[in-house]
Amino acid sequence: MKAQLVTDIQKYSIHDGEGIRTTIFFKGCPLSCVWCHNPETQEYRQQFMWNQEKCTGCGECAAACPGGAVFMEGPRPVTDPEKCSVCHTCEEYCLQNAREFAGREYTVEELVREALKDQPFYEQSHGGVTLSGGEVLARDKEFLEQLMRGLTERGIRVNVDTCGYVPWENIESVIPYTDTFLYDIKLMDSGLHEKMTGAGNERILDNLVKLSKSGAAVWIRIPVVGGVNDTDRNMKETLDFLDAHSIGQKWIHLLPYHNTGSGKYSRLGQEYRGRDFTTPSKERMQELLDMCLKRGFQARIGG
Ligand SMILES: C[S@@+](CC[C@H](N)C(=O)[O-])C[C@H]1O[C@@H](n2cnc3c(N)ncnc32)[C@H](O)[C@@H]1O
Ligand code: SF4
Ligand code: SF4
Ligand code: SF4
Repeated sequence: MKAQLVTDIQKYSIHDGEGIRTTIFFKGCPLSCVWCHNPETQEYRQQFMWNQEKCTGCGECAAACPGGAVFMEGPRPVTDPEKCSVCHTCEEYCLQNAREFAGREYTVEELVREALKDQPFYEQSHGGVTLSGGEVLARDKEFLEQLMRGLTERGIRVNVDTCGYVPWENIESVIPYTDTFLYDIKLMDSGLHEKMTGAGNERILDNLVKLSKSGAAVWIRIPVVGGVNDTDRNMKETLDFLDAHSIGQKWIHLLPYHNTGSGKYSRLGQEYRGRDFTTPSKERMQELLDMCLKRGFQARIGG
């Protein structure tokens, strides 16, 4: 079975479900949210990242590249992705660590082995492993089932962090192995959802209703982005929807927008389109939280 690309394995994570967790970030996502703090996870292939601040312009990468994919424009190394065979030679030659490729292939066995290292912490804290990304449910189904079976058979509880924009079968097939789904509702206005994420929200909401009917444990996550979805109207429509379908009675998590991922866009050679977004104030987050609580939901600010 084909190994899958992972950008990061984050240990001691406490924001992706109960207890201490290991969060695995898979590469590839069907959406492209303008505010996404993990842009390096969006494409399904390895992606080159160059850190201008670390680069001294020494030219070692251009000299070492066997395929002639790097040339110098003055002190600036320019990399041609069409010519690059991702051989990693330039990474080794760059003494400043200014060059890297997002995404490394992992087999099921490697991921299970990595996750098992922290099993005592999971047991003490009622934690486990969270599969995130990118969009983990857009990955190879067989790989995912084997990984989740491998973890659950060893007593590790697995959470799935998803945007829900995948075929229903991809969600259905992991229900037996999933402790809790962390399920995003980003925006209720489908037109604005499409503008901000690249797709409308119909499939996401349909899948959420099906998931809830299946009896699976679901925590709702809402990234609250100032200037986009921090309105009373969006919150009311979200709560109306959840109420109408009896979803998310356990938890709603409001995640205040942050721009800590913005530097990664420039390292990927991409423009950060979220410059006008703001982090909602504490008072505004509290108002939105109060709306959830008044409607009888359990809710909190943060993951
Ligand atoms: C990177 S996503 C990966 C999982 C899945 N693709 C999703 O969107 O739910 C993990 C969580 O981070 C949130 N998130 C992404 N960018 C964010 C930002 N700039 N500020 C706050 N939360 C953000 C998402 O809304 C989601 O709840
Ligand atoms: S080897 Fe590293 S520091 Fe030197 S030019 Fe290339 S990227 Fe910059
Ligand atoms: S990864 Fe290999 S082919 Fe690509 S730029 Fe670096 S040295 Fe050249
Ligand atoms: S769905 Fe998640 S990973 Fe994909 S772009 Fe949006 S926030 Fe990022």
